[in-house]
Amino acid sequence: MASKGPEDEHPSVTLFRQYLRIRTVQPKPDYGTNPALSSILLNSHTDVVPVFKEHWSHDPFEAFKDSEGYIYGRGTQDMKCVSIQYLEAVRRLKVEGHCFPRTIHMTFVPDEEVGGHHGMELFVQRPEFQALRAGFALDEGLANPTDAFSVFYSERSSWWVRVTSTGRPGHGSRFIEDTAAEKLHKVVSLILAFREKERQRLQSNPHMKEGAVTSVNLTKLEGGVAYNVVPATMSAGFDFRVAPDVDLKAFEEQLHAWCQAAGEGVTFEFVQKWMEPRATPTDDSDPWWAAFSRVFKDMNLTLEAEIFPATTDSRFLRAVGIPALGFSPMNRTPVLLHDHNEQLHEAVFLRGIDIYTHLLPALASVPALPSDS
Ligand SMILES: CSCC[C@H](NC=O)C(=O)O
Ligand SMILES: [Zn+2]
Ligand SMILES: [Zn+2]
Repeated sequence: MASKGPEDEHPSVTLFRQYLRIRTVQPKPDYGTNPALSSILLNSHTDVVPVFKEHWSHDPFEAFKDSEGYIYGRGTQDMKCVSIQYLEAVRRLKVEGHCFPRTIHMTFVPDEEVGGHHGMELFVQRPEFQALRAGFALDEGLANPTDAFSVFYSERSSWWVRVTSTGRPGHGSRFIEDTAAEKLHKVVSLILAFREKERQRLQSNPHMKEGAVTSVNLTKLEGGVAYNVVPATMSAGFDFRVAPDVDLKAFEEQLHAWCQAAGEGVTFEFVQKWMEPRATPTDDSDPWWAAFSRVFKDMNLTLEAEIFPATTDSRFLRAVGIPALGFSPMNRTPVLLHDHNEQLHEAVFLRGIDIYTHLLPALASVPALPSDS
């Protein structure tokens, strides 16, 4: 009987036939790589952030595709697109019978959206991770609304800070001196003035990207027991994202100074504190960057190298000495991660697979480096 066309073939048969095409013929089977060289790690996280379903035009977990090809869903940008693009690019390269000097590993990790403390932070310390012998990693980036693609070589450090103010309590009808609220207000004003200064610094320089300045937002206010009771304690929570060129020790001193300026009994504690900012080289003398950026030149695509404004699992990889670039191949796409109606056009998604199909051979063929021995 004649073979059926691929469209009505059972997917298991298609998979079997793809496997048959890989030339694993002894004595030189094509599953061989050069295991002496460090590997390429393709990382993605599997968790996504919560949704406010009532603000979505389609069910965020239905993966609805509209008539123009826009796919709606939580994770379309952050970062289920990348997980599937890695798999599809590797599948395509395998079907075409390619093999490269360096091994390619893919990791699909949990917990990134809540800090990676039970995910990548632990994993990089495990013998199973060390056994991967990763020499270079790709992880998530952000969409870019223009024609260009963004790539991230560093990140800002997350500092989540709780400022607690203590003062004199009493009846809500009185002019009480030295209240917790007055002093908290002072700290909040000082920190928001700093925020405004950084905002202006970013706004006044059209060449500057968000990740290059320090941001802060007041994200929590806690305290109070009753409308007519002046509370003895009040607190404010801040989400700082500290730019990688900031002296972290000096910045911590600044936090002390702000609290001190507000008066007696004002202290702070860290809820989240990253102290190891790193940058992956982006000069053409670096072999990983040279291989990565060459692909974009060859494909005639524009690349914009930036500092990631938030945090990703890349920071744990960089901190253990693995150069990592954050890259999610989405140009002409608004940045919608964590937003309502997160979406990605299917053409952009498919183009991303093409890009990885060029990137992976380039990265997995970087010749032996001093760090490989
Ligand atoms: C510092 S842990 C928080 C991690 C989180 N990552 C993605 O959004 C972020 O807020 O950047
Ligand atoms: Zn993410
Ligand atoms: Zn996220």
